[in-house]
Amino acid sequence: MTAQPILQVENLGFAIGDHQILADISCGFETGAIHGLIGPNGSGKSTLLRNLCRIWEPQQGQVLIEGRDYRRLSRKTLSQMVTLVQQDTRLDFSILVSDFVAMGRHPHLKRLQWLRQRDMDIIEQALQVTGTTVFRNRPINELSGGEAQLVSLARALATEAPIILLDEPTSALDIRHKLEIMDLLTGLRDAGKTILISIHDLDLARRYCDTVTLLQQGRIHYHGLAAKGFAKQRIKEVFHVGVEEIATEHGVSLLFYR
Ligand SMILES: Nc1ncnc2c1ncn2[C@@H]1O[C@H](COP(=O)(O)OP(=O)(O)OP(=O)(O)O)[C@@H](O)[C@H]1O
Repeated sequence: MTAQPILQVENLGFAIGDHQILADISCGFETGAIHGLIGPNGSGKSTLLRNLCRIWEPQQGQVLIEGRDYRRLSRKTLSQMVTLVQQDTRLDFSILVSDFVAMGRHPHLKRLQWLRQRDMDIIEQALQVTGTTVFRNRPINELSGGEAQLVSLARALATEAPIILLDEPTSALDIRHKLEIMDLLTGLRDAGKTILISIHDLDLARRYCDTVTLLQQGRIHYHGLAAKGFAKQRIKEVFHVGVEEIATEHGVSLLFYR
């Protein structure tokens, strides 16, 4: 990990109407790591991710990408730098999977420019690594929730953005696909990508994330190394459940109880 975070959040505050959803968010995300974003329902994880890619803009504070305020970057440049895999992958319109994944190349094309051979190779690669090549000629609306999640990840990979934000990308996946996605993210991390993933499965997060940011009612409760973030007392304070750690041959697993 490098000293200068590729993604830095300074005193971020965000409200919708008079509902203050995020307040005093300050944290940095270093390159080449998987950063977990954890917190109870409604704690602000999706809202923060949306603020980090400028779908929504904070009213207070700023977001710096490679040290530059992201408001100073063009939308095109920002889309080349940051991509978001949204939680809800359903679309209001029908589009073929291959065309949907190809949308990931738009930030790299000029207006009305056709896909080049290099773009098509990248799309092919994104379909392959996510195991979604078999769906390429199907309308995305006809896929299951889990299949659509994988296709959304393929679109994100096609952007080649160095920062990948994922909003609960494993929520609709069966356990085998969950592990495959987390292994895929590990490979991307090892290749130098910065990954910020909101995730409810604390056990999976404990196993795969390098750092963790714990949100509670729109504020940061903890931001730092994952091992400390999953301390029993901390989980109890944030989620109001007890937790035990058990050592397995694959590392530490968490066991929850009320
Ligand atoms: N479009 C919106 N309009 C008004 N309030 C919203 C909107 N989106 C989110 N909120 C509110 O912001 C708060 C945080 O929501 P958010 O979806 O960011 O939480 P989350 O941590 O991602 O939750 P979950 O784990 O359930 O997905 C909630 O109180 C929610 O009701």
